[in-house]
Amino acid sequence: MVNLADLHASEGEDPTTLAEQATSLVDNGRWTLCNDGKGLERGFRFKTFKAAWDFMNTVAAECKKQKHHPEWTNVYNKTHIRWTTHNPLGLSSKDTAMARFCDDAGEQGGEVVVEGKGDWESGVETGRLEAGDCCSGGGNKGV
Ligand SMILES: C[C@H](O)[C@H](O)[C@H]1CNC2=NC(N)=NC(=O)C2=N1
Repeated sequence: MVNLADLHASEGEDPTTLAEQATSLVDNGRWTLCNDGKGLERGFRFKTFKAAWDFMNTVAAECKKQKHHPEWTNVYNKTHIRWTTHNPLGLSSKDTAMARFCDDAGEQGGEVVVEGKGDWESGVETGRLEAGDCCSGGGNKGV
């Protein structure tokens, strides 16, 4: 459950509603609340680079519609997405709506589900991998 106290809601949002939406994404899904409470993040894994890229294109088209944009990275067949609102700073209902959209797009785009949360480590953010590891070694652990 996402506690109100851990959530940094964007100004103008109803924190209670937002906490409910975030709780649903975290408890019934694969999202985690960022440590600063201002964002939701999760990784997506696909069979191929093309599938990952197609997924990103689908999300990008929705971003254009919603005028809301992700912080994301891609390494080979994986995409890591963080939804946070830059202005006003914090988590907003746009973020929770886009997170939901990504869940659906991932499912429809052939997402490869790996059990457990937080196992997506491309090395882009952790810096633990070396060049090439994304497709040969640790980056695909568990697939
Ligand atoms: C004018 C335009 O709607 C804003 O600049 C949008 C664009 N996309 C955005 N995306 C995100 N994630 N946060 C924002 O505050 C934001 N602002």
